[in-house]
Amino acid sequence: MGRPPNLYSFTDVDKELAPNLRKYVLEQQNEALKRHGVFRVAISGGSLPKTLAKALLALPSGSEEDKVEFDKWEIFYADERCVPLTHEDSNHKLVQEELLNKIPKEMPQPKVFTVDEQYLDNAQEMADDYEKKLVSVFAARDSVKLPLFDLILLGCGPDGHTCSLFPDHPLLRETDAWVLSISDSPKPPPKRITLSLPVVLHGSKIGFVATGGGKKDILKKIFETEEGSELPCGLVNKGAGEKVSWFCDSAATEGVSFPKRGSVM
Ligand SMILES: O=C(O)[C@H](O)[C@@H](O)[C@H](O)[C@H](O)COP(=O)(O)O
Repeated sequence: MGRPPNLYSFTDVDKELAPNLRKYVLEQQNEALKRHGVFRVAISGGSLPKTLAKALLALPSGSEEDKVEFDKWEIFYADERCVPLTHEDSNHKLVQEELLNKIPKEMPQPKVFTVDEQYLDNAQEMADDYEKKLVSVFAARDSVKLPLFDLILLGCGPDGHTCSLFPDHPLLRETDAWVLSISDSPKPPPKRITLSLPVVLHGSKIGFVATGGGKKDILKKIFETEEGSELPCGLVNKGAGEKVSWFCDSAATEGVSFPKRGSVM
């Protein structure tokens, strides 16, 4: 068995978690740029974009490794809701408002891969179309079975879901498709698309961000019980091991005795 995931716990989100998340993301960025000159990252919705923005929009220290090279970023959505890109439920709108719109206009901008609004009425067609986008970006060069994201950034729901992969849902057993559709999401809105579990597990690195006391019961369950290891977040931990890092605050990890670390430095 490989090494277990990393669980980082910080007392303060702004002063500690965000700078450590920045260091982690930029390490993945710098390695990816060395490997292939582009940084391919998948991002979820929920509270993640706000925390990510705190990390990435902070003033740079001036050191070479601490530069966010947005012009070399290709941003994808780990999951997206089947709503217009301007709808308040859209993950893209959220990422735009929290992060993209705040990147100084004079800086070169990242390339963002959104879902195609022409498929709003058919989640399966939207998923197929998004998968085609991934194929055109990833497979053309690598001719791979699975797309290799340099980093996948995820949240953890109170029921242990991640992306739009929900506990006990048949989508968890999908092994072929890269992008799946769901029409009965227990978290509204019901119609969504999501990366599949094999795509998530294949990521070069997988980072979770989970903060606040509302996460403490589910984190304890995921890290410390058999039942929790079968929840979507637990399956990512089990399947991807040391490639996974959790960025949490102490409110979220209260009561979790799984080995914790205080800093990525
Ligand atoms: O679009 C979505 O619904 C998300 O991608 C979802 O997977 C989210 O990340 C979790 O529900 C955690 O959300 P919070 O961070 O808001 O708890």
